[in-house]
Amino acid sequence: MLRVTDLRKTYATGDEALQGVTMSVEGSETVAMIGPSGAGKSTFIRCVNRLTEPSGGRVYLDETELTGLGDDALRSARRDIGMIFQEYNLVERLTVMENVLTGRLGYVSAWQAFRRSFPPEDIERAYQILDRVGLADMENKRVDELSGGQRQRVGIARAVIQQPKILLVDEPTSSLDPETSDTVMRLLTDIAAEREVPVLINIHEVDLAMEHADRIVGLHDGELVFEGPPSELDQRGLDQVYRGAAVPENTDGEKPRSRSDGDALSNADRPLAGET
Ligand SMILES: Nc1ncnc2c1ncn2[C@@H]1O[C@H](COP(=O)(O)OP(=O)(O)OP(=O)(O)O)[C@@H](O)[C@H]1O
Repeated sequence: MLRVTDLRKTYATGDEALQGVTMSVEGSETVAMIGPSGAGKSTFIRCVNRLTEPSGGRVYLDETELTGLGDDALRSARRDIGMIFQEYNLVERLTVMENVLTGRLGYVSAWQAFRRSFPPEDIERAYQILDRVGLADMENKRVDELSGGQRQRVGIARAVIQQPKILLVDEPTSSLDPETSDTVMRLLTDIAAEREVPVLINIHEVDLAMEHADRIVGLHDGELVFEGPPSELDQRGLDQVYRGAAVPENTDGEKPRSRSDGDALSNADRPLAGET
């Protein structure tokens, strides 16, 4: 279980990217974090694993307070956090198998890591996961020969082989076409559910969030302004998230639009119709 209390981040520039966010992700739920550009979504994920140092607040992964850890303990705790990135963050000149096995680097000795020598059970597990993500028989391909969707499958496999306690996913579909995005999201949430790993996903596309997440949290200007199941994210909730608007109760009820409606919700950062 991930538990975050009063998380704050003020950058050296004075930007208050997070202004006291409290939330949790537990069980095997998938939580989608939505919000306009600059709302603080990436900062939140980076503060959780402390790639960015929070200015205040606490982050717990199960019983461990990540915000209280020194360097060595943090390195070890990060083995429990699987990261999946927008730009895949793969090693281009290495093979699919080699990239997946980098997910096990935190578990082998420095010498084994240097020699990229992994125990047979890791290799066996890598084959099984590659099969599960639809990349069976592609283990010897270099990742620079793969499509975007295939690369993201490698990214998923690399995170899953860590046997993490949580998956943190930052804009997994931004570089993918709509159909591949949908497939990748389904794969990600299915695998996480099978393995009973909770997932926190930053995502721009509201329609994908609504289709695949169990719960949605909305950030606006570094504050959590919406939290609820997809069925509760109506136009009023979208206005709160994307415009920071306090909308009167009686204006809700309009159904959020989907990709197929033309003015796609994946462009929800843009002002909504009628807004100047
Ligand atoms: N390294 C940094 N130094 C200074 N300010 C930063 C830094 N990274 C982000 N910010 C600022 O913090 C705020 C939140 O940015 P962040 O990237 O977390 O938002 P986001 O919701 O992930 O946006 P996007 O969807 O465009 O990725 C923005 O005002 C941004 O300009």
